[in-house]
This record gives sequence, structure tokens and C-alpha cells, in this order.
Amino acid sequence: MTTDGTLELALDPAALLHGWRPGTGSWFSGPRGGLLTRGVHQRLDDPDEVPGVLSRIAADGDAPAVVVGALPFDPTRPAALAVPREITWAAPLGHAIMPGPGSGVEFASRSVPEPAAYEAMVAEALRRMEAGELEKVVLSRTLELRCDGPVDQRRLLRELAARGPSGYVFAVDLPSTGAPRTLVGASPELLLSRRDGEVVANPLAGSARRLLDPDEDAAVGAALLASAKDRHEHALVVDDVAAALRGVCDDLEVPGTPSLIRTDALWHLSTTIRGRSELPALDIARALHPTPAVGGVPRAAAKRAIAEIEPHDRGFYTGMVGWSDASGDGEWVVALRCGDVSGSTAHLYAGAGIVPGSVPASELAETATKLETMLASL
Ligand SMILES: C=C(O[C@@H]1C=C(C(=O)O)C=C[C@H]1O)C(=O)O
Repeated sequence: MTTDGTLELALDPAALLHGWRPGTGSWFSGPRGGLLTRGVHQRLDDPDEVPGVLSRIAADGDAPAVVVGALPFDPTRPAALAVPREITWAAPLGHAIMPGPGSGVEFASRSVPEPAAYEAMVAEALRRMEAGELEKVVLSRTLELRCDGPVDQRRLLRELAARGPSGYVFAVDLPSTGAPRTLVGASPELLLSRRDGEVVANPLAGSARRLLDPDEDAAVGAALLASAKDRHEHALVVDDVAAALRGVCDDLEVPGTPSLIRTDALWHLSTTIRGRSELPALDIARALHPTPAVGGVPRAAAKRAIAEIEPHDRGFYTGMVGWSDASGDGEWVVALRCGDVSGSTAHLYAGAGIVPGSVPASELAETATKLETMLASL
């Protein structure tokens, strides 16, 4: 949308993506198109202020009435939202971007917690489940990477876009007093979108590592779809999201069985829920957050377990990333398969859903697979 409100689709979304520069704005794209922002008209750290700010800007017409950015996992922490000075909307990227050669950059890396400690965390969650406190909890770990020079954030965004053309690819400018700081990632999970009143949520839960051989890979997907443990883990998320949407949507359609989606590294169980709502996308997204895809069941016990068991701060990981406009339309994805990148450091994050029957070593391996998308793009 231009400042006068007309829709301007970039002829070449790949050229637009190549135009992104760290510290100058944000990129966000998905299967329905993307956007590039330039400059900041106004920063917001309180999402409650979004409707008021957007309606004032829509009335004044001195900037695009759109907010773009990220909300952290912990909703009491400041958000990183901005009304940009300029915004250009793009058609879907499709397969417009080709992966480049490896960067050859060497990173020193440190896992927090250490892998063995992550397995102990999973064992602790399983103990809480046996004690009847919890049905599901998502536990995460981080990988702190450091290289000699600055991380090439533009290359990272391009590689993510090349590897996951049908997912959501983002580079969100985060407030920084030093080097440009960006939340860069490629998430497969749509938390909530609303366009012309049509609401879509696409919770994912239940994962399996993909294989190189096409027949073996298809068999892994089929086994995931048939797995009782993964179907249960998935149903906990769908039931929670559907219950929350039922209160705020009309004509809710909730498929009874999940389907399969794939990223470059993983298969996931996926359910697309549709409905209609007059409420702004960001309000609905915040009401859903944290879904049991990143938190757990029951919600309060899972939140407590995460705070007590995880040694690190999740920051924006498992929060949400996206945009909203003055009409209340918007698109918010779960901040997954991402890293907080600044100067010569990148903090990557990955988690896995723990339910009774989870095996600590397998959950650790799943987090390693989830880190691969980012690692392969660095
Ligand atoms: C927590 C992550 O992913 C989430 C957890 C999943 C699972 O446990 O199967 C699947 C998709 C996401 O909802 C992550 O990528 O870090």
C-alpha cells in the first residue's frame, strides 16, 4: 500500500527482497505475498496502542496505516512494532530465489542448555506429567553462534527464502543501540490471519525429520500421520485454538483430521481452521498466544514449567511476527526456526512438544533438526 492507500504490487518480489538492508526496515513474506518496509514513522512497544495509532495515521495520511514487527513470547515484555515511513507490497516469492553456494563462514557455537541438560529437562517434564500436573509442554534450547566478522544478514534472509519458498520468511528490524539487530527466520506456522473478515489459523504440532530418498521420505510422512502419540500432541493444540476462536469467530470450520506439510527439514501435522470475525487480527492472535504448539496444556501449568525448567530467555522466539492494518486485517505467524542476529552473533532457538511417551533423546534430535534450516542458511 502506498501512503495514499492504493495497493502497489512490486513487479519482482525477488528484487524487493534483495533490496532489504539490516537496520533500514523489515521484510515479511508468505504464500499470499510479502512486504518490505523502509524507515520508521513511529515505534510501538505496547501492542494495546496499535488500533489507536493506526486509526490516527489512517486519518492523517502521513504514513502507511500498517504496523509491522514482532511480539515476544512473554506478553509482559516490550514488543518491537513499527509503523514504517514506506511500505511496498509484493506478490508471492514462489521459487524466484535460488540457493547460493555455502558461505564458508566458521561459527563458534554453544548450546544453552547443553544437550544432556536438555534431555534432563525433558525427563523433568515427563515427571510432571506422571504427577498429573501437565498434559503437554514445549521445551526449547538455544544455540549461541559467533563468527569473526559481522553475520551476513542479507544472505541469511535470501537463503531462507530460497529453501522455504512456501513458508513465511522474515527479517524484523529490532530496536538496537549498536549494530542492526534483526529477528530473521522461516516459520511454517500461521498463528492467525484476517483478510476482509476471513480468519485463518494453521496450528502445527507433531514433527518428523525428512529423508533424502523420496520413497523413504514419503514413508516417514505417512508414519507421522498414523502416529497416535503425534496425533494426540496435535489434537491438544487444535482443540485449544478452536476453543479460543469459537468465542470470537462465526462459521468456524475445524477439520477433524490433520494433514501433512513439509519444510526443507521436517514433516509436520497441520490443521487449517477457518472462520469469520470482525475483531482485528492482532487482537485474535494475542488471545490465542501462546497456543500449546509453543506453550502447553494446561496453559498455566505449562507456563510455570517453561519458566522453571528452561534456563534461557526465549525473547521473541515463539512470540509472533507479522503485520496489521487499520482495517484490522493482518497476518501473524509463530516466530519459529529463527534467530536474533546482531553484529557477529546469532542466537538460534528450537523446541519440541513433550507429551507422555516422549523420549528425551528423540526430542533433543528434533530440536537439532529444527535448527538445521537456520544453520544451513548461515
Ligand atoms: C517449537 C517449535 O515448533 C513447534 C513444535 C512442533 C512439534 O513439537 O512437533 C511443531 C511445530 C511447531 O509448532 C520450534 O520450531 O522450535
